[in-house]
Amino acid sequence: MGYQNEQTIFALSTGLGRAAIAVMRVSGAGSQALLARLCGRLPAPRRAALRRIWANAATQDNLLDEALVLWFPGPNSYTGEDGFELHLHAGPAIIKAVAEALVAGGARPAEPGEFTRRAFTNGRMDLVEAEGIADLVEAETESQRKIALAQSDGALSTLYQGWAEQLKRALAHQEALIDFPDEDLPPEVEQGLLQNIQSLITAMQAHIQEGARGERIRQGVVFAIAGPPNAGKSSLLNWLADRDAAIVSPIAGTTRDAIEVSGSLAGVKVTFVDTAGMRETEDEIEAEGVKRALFHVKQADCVLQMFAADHAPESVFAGAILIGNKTDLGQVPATVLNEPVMPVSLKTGEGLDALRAVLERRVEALTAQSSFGAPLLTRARHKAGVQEAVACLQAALEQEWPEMRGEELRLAMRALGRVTGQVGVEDLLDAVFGQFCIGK
Ligand SMILES: Nc1nc2c(ncn2[C@@H]2O[C@H](COP(=O)(O)OP(=O)(O)OP(=O)(O)O)[C@@H](O)[C@H]2O)c(=O)[nH]1
Ligand SMILES: [K+]
Ligand SMILES: [Mg+2]
Repeated sequence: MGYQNEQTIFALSTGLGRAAIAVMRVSGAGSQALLARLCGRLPAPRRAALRRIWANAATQDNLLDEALVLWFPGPNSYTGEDGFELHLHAGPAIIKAVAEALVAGGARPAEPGEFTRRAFTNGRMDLVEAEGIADLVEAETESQRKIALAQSDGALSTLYQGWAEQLKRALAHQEALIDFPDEDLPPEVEQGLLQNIQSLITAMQAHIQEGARGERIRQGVVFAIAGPPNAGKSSLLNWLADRDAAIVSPIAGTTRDAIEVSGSLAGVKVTFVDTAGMRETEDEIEAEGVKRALFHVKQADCVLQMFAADHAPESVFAGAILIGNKTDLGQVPATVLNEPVMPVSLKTGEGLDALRAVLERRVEALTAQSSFGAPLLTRARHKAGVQEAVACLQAALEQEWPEMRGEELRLAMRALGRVTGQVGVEDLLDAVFGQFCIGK
């Protein structure tokens, strides 16, 4: 049975701004009475019906709108509680008047993510699925949409629950070893147990390693554009952004603050960071810019290392894509320190299509799904939980005492349980659901 929160909440679930329809969403114990108060007779569950919406239908006082009404009795609703939706005409005055009628009927405005939080509380989804829904609402690119949909649909949760199941079985074996220490349990039992723990560790470590790809898909692949002053870094940023995002000038040291532009490449969200030209400088502000440039080079998933024509760099950043600019002014070397160079001219456009293709391939390589197609972790929170589980399992393998090993297995289960929200997550919930938009 669904648990009904005494506080009935409401929120506009569609965006503000000009639109034809606005969906007002309501959930909580008072939903049925509130819907009756606004429109009189309730429609059949989950069937859209056209109704007049009144401030108070009983007295037919103050007609607010005529709207499609959907009645969702719990527990088979999004939140697990009784709830309803009003598909209103989207005029701001209508929305305001209906909100006032809802408050007069005893409801209150929802907090960000409160509907989904109630769905979690009622066991309609676990924490990982709830995060998937938050990501789905935010998704801007194809790859973000796909990874969020798989996660909200339970693919990642199934993986974590499967591990928790295996740990439970390992724990049962462990307890058998404790309960019957001197009995004739064949030695294979203990060996099998240790092997199971080891293979779980291997699977979890692979998941953590692969996880960088999932985090990149969710947050975007970050390219830092770096190189000496006047290489044409800001010119490149503007071409990638297709607008004048950064100031371009013949004065060396033009760019100081890092300038970020986001877009999509190969269906993946990408962010390009233009940085200050790197050189020794007496200018305090420029020096700060150079410091920031180095920071972004370190943080980036890939560095676009630029230089102008024959000013080839003396060192190459690890994994960087080398770009030799200004081919209109002179020859660009084919390689620098054995690394291939992309020859381009931001002025004439030469080589830019080829450069875009190289960037797309790099994005694909940085986000490609694992060969075995397992769901990817998408958040530092998941990573921390799985890392903790791995640490406990490694400790379990090192324990001589069976009782101590059992305790480590239990701690590993707990760590996974915190990821999916099965155990002790009260302290986490505000952080998780606070990231949602209101009305979800
Ligand atoms: N001839 C020629 N000039 C270019 C080319 N690309 C950029 N420039 C010019 O080079 C100068 C410097 O370009 P920027 O894009 O400001 O260079 P930057 O690397 O951002 O420079 P800083 O911000 O000072 O580090 C500008 O005058 C550009 O117009 C090119 O391919 N050919
Ligand atoms: K410049
Ligand atoms: Mg610049």
